[in-house]
Amino acid sequence: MTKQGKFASAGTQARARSHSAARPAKPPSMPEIKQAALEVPVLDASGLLTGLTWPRSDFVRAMRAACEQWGFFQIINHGLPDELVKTQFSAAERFFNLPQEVKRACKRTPDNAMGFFDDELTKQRLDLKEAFDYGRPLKDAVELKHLDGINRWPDPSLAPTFKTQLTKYFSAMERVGLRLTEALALGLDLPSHALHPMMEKRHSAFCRLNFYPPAHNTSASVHDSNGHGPTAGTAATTNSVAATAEQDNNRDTPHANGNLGSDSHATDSSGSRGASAPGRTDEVASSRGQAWHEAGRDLGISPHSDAGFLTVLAQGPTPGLEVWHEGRWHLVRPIPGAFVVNVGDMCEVLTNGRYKAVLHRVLASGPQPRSSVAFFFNPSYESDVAPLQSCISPQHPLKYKPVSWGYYRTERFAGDVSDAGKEIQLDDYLVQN
Ligand SMILES: O=C(O)CCC(=O)C(=O)O
Ligand SMILES: [Fe+2]
Repeated sequence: MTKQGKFASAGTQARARSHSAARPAKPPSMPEIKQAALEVPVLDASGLLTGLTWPRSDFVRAMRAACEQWGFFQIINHGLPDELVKTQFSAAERFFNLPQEVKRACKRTPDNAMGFFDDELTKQRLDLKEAFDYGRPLKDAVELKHLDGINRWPDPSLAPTFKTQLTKYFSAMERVGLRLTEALALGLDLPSHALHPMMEKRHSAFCRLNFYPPAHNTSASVHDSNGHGPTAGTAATTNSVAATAEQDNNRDTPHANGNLGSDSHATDSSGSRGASAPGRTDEVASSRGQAWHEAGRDLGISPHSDAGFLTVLAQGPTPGLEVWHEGRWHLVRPIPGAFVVNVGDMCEVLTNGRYKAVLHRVLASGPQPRSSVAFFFNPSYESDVAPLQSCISPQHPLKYKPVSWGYYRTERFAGDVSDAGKEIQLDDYLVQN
């Protein structure tokens, strides 16, 4: 059996176990088995936060297989209290419902990446979303000068618990990110702490709240009181997103370099940017969403890979996230309480392409708003990320030149805020270039 084959079968076994753990009541029917085979792997991460020692070898193996085959997986039973995630979504909902001028008062700028924004470009195309970025609580003057700038918070008299809640979530996610990194190291046959120098104390993680407005103005009362999104119409939304995904599978096929074919330069950053009058998010964002849709934009985020190391994402109940795998888009099914984890560009470089930073996108064409919270677990800015010796062999020759993470992040952010031509990407670091 090849090495690849061995990992694959270990992953499949662990996956099968985790699926049966998630649905103990009845054996899977044929359609469920077919569905499971087609979807992003779901891994049982029991003990991730509470276990005293690694390895939980079945999880480590399943994670390795998922990183090699999909670059994406979901974790369930990870041990992070559900309440913490729910409170984060409620805080996000309250923030996005603030008047536009309150949000704009903490808007990010080209020299400071932290804060609110509604004008992100992904692959030179305007994303149909609002977002808020924040980083680790700053401890001293040196860190105040970090490359991503400093945190900006909304007026505390208008959002009294926002900073406290978000900081609490961030600390919890640092632990999740580090434990996943330890599992990843073990999966590469390294000691569990091998990646700590670049990922532990001086990591440059940041967290992003995403809000995707509904396509049509039907959002009047779609949020439930815990801020966890729609209380009605989710099934309809699921169907409409799934249908869109199906239609789209024959369209918008990404090129190997990660850009959309004919759409890759479809940038119109003026249309709706900065045009909205102050008001409540559900009204303003919904009408803006409608304008975007009428202009033919139905992507919350264009196809991209994440620049950093690992992303750990909580998605609300409205579907929309899709992953490019084996020639088509696959919807990442929202599972209550699960985190979606994906490999970023720096992890792909570290593993010499063995783990894939795959393209993903967000459809925003349904009648329901969508929310998600992404934790981007990134290396220290001074890291030069280079392929591990153990990932280089005659069968897998050196693929990437070393990447200075600080430089890569700075360039990627510059491309997020203005269209200066093609964004920096991994292909620029291919040894054969
Ligand atoms: O909202 C989502 O589900 C995904 C967001 C995402 O891909 C990103 O923020 O990079
Ligand atoms: Fe992403």
